[in-house]
Amino acid sequence: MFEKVGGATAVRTAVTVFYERVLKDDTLSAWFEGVDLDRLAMHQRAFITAALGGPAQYGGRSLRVAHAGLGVTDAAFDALAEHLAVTLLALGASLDVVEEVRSRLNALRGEIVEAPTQTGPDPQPS
Ligand code: HEM
Repeated sequence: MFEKVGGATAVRTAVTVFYERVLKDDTLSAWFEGVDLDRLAMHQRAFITAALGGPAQYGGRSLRVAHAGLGVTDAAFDALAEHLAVTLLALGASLDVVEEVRSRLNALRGEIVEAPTQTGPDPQPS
């Protein structure tokens, strides 16, 4: 997978482009506000690495523990995944590759998202 998108150089370019797109997205800034740029860059690398199924470079905390209490929504998860898909397509990745990335990320959704999108009315109105 890593090689399918063009290897290390292409992945580095993808991280840079993806990073700029995410920083400009007002719907995502709430989560990354106050996170310093080094940690943010690390986050983007971890995200892309997970998406490509590359070697996990982050040790320590599990994804579930790392995201506990952040209140990440499905919409935010989708927005991040969408930025990556657009970035990869812009860099010339094939649709097959982008689909594979989407399903790889989706497999991790349950560990990250803890505020599922509300559908319908409040189940217990006061
Ligand atoms: C598959 C998807 C994702 C992966 C692989 C991933 C990976 C990571 C990793 C490795 C950490 C650092 C853990 C640590 O420092 O011990 C982290 C923290 C964090 N993640 Fe994610 N993440 C994903 C999705 C998301 C999403 C969708 C959001 C929000 C929109 C998000 C927001 C954050 C924030 C705010 C932190 C804490 C940053 C800090 O203070 O250092 N993550 N994530």
